Amino acid sequence: MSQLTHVWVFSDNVERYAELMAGARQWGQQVFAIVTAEHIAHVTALAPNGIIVLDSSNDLQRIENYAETIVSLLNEKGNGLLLMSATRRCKALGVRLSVLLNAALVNDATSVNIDNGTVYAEHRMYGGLAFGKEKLNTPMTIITLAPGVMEPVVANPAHRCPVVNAVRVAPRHEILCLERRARSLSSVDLSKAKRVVGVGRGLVAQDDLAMVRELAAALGAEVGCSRPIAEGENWMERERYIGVSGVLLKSDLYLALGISGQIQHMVGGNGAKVIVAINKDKNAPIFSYADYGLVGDIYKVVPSLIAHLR
Ligand SMILES: Cc1cc2nc3c(=O)[nH]c(=O)nc-3n(C[C@H](O)[C@H](O)[C@H](O)COP(=O)(O)OP(=O)(O)OC[C@H]3O[C@@H](n4cnc5c(N)ncnc54)[C@H](O)[C@@H]3O)c2cc1C
Repeated sequence: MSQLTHVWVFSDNVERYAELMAGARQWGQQVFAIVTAEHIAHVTALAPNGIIVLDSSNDLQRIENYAETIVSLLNEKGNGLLLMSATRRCKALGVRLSVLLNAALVNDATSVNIDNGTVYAEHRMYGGLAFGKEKLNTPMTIITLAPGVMEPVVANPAHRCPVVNAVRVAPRHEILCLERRARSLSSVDLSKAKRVVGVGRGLVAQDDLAMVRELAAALGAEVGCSRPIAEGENWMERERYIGVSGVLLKSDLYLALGISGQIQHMVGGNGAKVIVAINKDKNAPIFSYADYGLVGDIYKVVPSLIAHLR
């Protein structure tokens, strides 16, 4: 049997439901989406067999608090797979659910396979140096799916399906959000960008990002970076770093500027159809991944490229 009878999907990020639904339809005969009320319309169009609505009337509610409610929902149907997006909050929820349901859990799955009713999942290990394949040996299984693994399903606004409200079960240990502050940073989803210009520690100063942004604008590309630029220097938002612990690209073009090409970065960059690297060190590992490589100083090459593209 290459499909399970029941697959449930849940995400705190509504944008991820389309990818989850693609996987759920492949791996399950009946797909039920668990959603908060504000996501009903969006998720209905992705054509699940049914929608189960969580009580989201309290703004201070964190999704971890839905664990007991979700457990009572899943226990009604018995065995199956709960597929969630690999966001920080879904992973935190997944841990609670795994304990409460005695369910095997794999985080950041890069592929899922059902063989004779048993669920197998692959995920990256050792910072992306290896893949681990896990057999999930419990009747109920939980997987958080890495972004970009599945091609999102196309929405069908005409789809209709039963919508029921979940009976709320009070959490044993409640987490309440005491304050929310808007981010001043722009939010970007590099996994959906067609072209990406990435910059690494070859950049000397934050102000020099201006020339990288100018080049990206000329190419119609989004700007990404290596992890140290986002997490060490804090020159760019964390959403913009590419790699095993960041974004996995699926772009047509990835132009990497002053990036050495360590495996942890290239796990994210490798998904691009064409990789172009500019690095002043001819032995930089990135050249072994690049389709086109240019040994040169980004401070000379980038202004020249901008001038040519204008
Ligand atoms: C568990 C774990 C997870 C990690 N996850 C990630 C991840 O998701 N993403 C990620 O990016 N990293 C990740 N890292 C870090 C990763 O191992 C590397 O340290 C990082 O990617 C290096 O970033 P970099 O290439 O910008 O810097 P460096 O390695 O310092 O490379 C800078 C490059 O710039 C070149 N250069 C310098 N000046 C110029 C110039 N003027 N013109 C042209 N080239 C120039 C140099 O030759 C060099 O190749 C992770 C590490 C660990 C241990």
